[in-house]
Amino acid sequence: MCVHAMQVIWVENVEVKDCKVDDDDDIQSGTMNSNPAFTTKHYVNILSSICRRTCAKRTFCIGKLTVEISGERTVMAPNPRVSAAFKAMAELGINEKQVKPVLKNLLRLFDRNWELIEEENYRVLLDAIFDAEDTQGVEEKEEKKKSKNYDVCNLNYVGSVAPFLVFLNLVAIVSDISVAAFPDILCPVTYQEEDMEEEPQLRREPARPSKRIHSSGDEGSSQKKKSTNADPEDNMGEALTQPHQPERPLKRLRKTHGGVLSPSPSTCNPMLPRDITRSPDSRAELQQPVSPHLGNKNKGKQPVVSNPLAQHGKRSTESGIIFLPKQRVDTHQLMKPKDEPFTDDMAQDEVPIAVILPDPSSKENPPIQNGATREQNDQEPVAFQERESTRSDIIASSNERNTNFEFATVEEESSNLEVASSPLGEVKLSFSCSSAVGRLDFHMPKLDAVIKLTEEKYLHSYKIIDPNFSLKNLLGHMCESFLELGTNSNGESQDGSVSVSPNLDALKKTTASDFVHGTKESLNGPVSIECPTAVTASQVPRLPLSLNGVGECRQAGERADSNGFAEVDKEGELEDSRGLVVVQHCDLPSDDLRSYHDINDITKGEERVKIPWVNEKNNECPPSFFYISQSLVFQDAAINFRLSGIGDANCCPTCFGDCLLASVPCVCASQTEGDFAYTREGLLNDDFLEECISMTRNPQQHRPFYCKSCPLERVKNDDCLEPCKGHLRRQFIKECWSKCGCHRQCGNRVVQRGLNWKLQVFFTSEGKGWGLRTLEDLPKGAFVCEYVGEVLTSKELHERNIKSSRSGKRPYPVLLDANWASKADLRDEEALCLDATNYGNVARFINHRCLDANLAEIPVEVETPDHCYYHLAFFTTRKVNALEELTWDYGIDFDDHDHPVKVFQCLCGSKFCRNMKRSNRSRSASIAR
Ligand SMILES: C[S@@+](CC[C@H](N)C(=O)[O-])C[C@H]1O[C@@H](n2cnc3c(N)ncnc32)[C@H](O)[C@@H]1O
Repeated sequence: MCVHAMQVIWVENVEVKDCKVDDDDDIQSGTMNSNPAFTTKHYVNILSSICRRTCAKRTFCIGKLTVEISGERTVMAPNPRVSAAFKAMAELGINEKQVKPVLKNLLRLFDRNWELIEEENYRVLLDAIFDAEDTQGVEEKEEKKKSKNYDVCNLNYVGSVAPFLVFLNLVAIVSDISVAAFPDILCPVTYQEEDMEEEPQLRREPARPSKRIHSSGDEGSSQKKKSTNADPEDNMGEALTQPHQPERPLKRLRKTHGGVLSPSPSTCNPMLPRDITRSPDSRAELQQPVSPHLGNKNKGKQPVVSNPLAQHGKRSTESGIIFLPKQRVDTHQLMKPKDEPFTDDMAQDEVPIAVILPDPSSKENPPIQNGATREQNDQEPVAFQERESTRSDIIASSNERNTNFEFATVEEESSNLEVASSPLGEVKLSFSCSSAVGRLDFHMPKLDAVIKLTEEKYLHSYKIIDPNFSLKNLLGHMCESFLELGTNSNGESQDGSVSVSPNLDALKKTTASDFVHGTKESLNGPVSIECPTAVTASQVPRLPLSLNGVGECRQAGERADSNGFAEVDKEGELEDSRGLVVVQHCDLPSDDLRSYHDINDITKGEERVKIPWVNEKNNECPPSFFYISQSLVFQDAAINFRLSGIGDANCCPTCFGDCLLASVPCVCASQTEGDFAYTREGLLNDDFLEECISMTRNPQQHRPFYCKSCPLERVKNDDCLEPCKGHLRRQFIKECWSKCGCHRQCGNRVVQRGLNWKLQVFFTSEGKGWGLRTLEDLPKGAFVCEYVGEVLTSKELHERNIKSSRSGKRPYPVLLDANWASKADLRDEEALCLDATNYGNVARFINHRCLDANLAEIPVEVETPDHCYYHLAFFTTRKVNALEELTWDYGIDFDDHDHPVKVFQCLCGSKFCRNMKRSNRSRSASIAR
């Protein structure tokens, strides 16, 4: 056996005089071999620091390592016993100030019997200190609880620089930065999983340090040290041979510039205020899992400790790392000490770490930490990444260079940065970190402090040396860029670009009243975040156009929280929404919540696609109505959806798969003269379409049908029946259906499969109220939607009309009269219409356009062959560009004031506008008179 004499090192007053290492048991390849940074020197340092307590010469044998250490006190206090007590406590992180009164008390209590106090390494003294702190801590906490609102969330910092507003919504920001709270712990210390497993037990049974250093096992040749000697000094040697040492005192060692280990005076991180560098709860430190919250969470997960050295680019594998004996050390699993206590002070300073703006470099330079943390890092986009569909959660991934380890401390927590904007140029940044939830020790920091600390991080850690650097400006720039990108985009969400959430929780949480004056009083008072170049509302007209997006009104927002909007977001189902528009205030006509509209999806999930609504013009919300995707019978309509009514002539029972692929068209095509109305691309056959268009545009050419006794006139119950005003005979499409043999995806089933295009309800600028537009280019002959509403009889419609003329609410009826010509004696309950006033689908928003509308309505038979009831489906008459309003010709005779569709002043803008001509006519008539 070859024994090396170790270099003599000084640890404060302790001289390590001799240290012998068994060459055969090279530590690097022995039980501690997994950490290449571990050297004998470290080991000696550990032992030395422990030895200091006893001030005696010691020989330690651990495995085959033999270390001789002798400690001498060179500086003695006047009363060596007092000094020794202070020193012993200092080793445990307890300062003189804390010790003094307690020691005084004890001496008085024990009648100056020092032996009792010194016994078991000052166990009595420690206990007394802990008890004193406990009492004090409880009192303090009670005080703080009284004075603070521990309810997490919804602290909004809202800044305004009119007309450009920036909302910084700090939602329960906090991150688990036990490291930052203990910057004096320079050296990441690794624990085995078993150590973590111990935590619950340790929490339940707070062990005194003197107890915890008791051995529970044997270690190699140290058998002789396993004495039953009650002498604490002897036991110390025994204790040191055990794998589980009281970690805290060890961890408090830090490397000073001179390479000497010394008890940390908490000065290593200039960025952190001194008051957070040490937990006042020394007992907690000793017991490790002081924060049950964190302790539970971290159990077995090996969180990472932030190493301030690493912050400056140094890897923590240099000397200074302290490892506990018998632990496998993995540099890729640098860990923080077991859970550190949280204090209010810490929380205050923790906060900004969670709101650090993302650093794009963090992806390239992944933190060295355990897998769990890395996983989270992967899950969370680094910056401005688009979530699955449209909701963009811009995750503050933490600044990696600075917080390799800090990031790990927020494992399982999410820090989010969300961005929202309105057409008026408002941009809202919302930061959130769920770590705060449920934490009693969390309190909302001052925004100024958050900004200051974040700035410091930028200045120091990111080496931003511009003294004019301002976080507020940075945020302002972010908002500005957001708008710039948003307004310059053509509606396409670009890869890697900022995508916005159409439905931010943050916005929901900020009610309309918050926006009224552009500022919001937060708990910390209003904070103004300047935008370097203010963007005026007029500068952003294109923004909403590029958005699929959505508005927010107070009521809708309030409702949003309870109706699961957020959940929809989380699931990433907002396939279509690319934008967000905030309507600051909406005037809802009704207090019936059921008829309010989800800004992301006016269909409330009734359709295959979501249809958002947006109002870029004013504060109006869409009129209240109930969204239905299928027409419903109001009461008397005689509709027979009887399977028995469908014979073989009305279906294709022998077909299979896709009828459009069959060599011979199936029975269902017979109604369209043996040809299917649809192409294989799912569009309307051009010839068929043109004929339908022609029928609408040139009704006279298609010889309207005039009823002998028109149901519409009949129901008026007048003495004298007015003549029928005429009805168009329309060509029907017959779709395959349930009694057919084909597949649901058969090409002859288009309308019944429902909406498929990205549409948006919007407030028109021409004074037509709400309208419908497409957000994508539509080819000619594309099915857009059908007109859905309550199925009313002609009688019921008449009654409604009478009522509505009294109430002033105009019904939106569409006559289902395409087949009236074929029935000689149509009964009132067979003369049907659809009224979408109270129940309807998105078609109720389609405005009228004279003649050259881009939609044509076509009757479609699906469930019933008698054509009393049918689907009225809208197809594009031409290619329609994205963002074009969708219109159809109501077929109104603007001179017919008796018509069920109430005449309005047409603002369609078409050069063929019939209403305009009429106005001109009346004008010239009046001029002629
Ligand atoms: C079926 S709704 C269309 C949606 C309606 N704009 C809204 O705000 O709910 C029909 C009503 O819209 C208005 N409208 C539709 N087309 C119009 C046009 N070309 N000019 C003026 N108003 C129109 C009329 O008030 C009409 O009664």
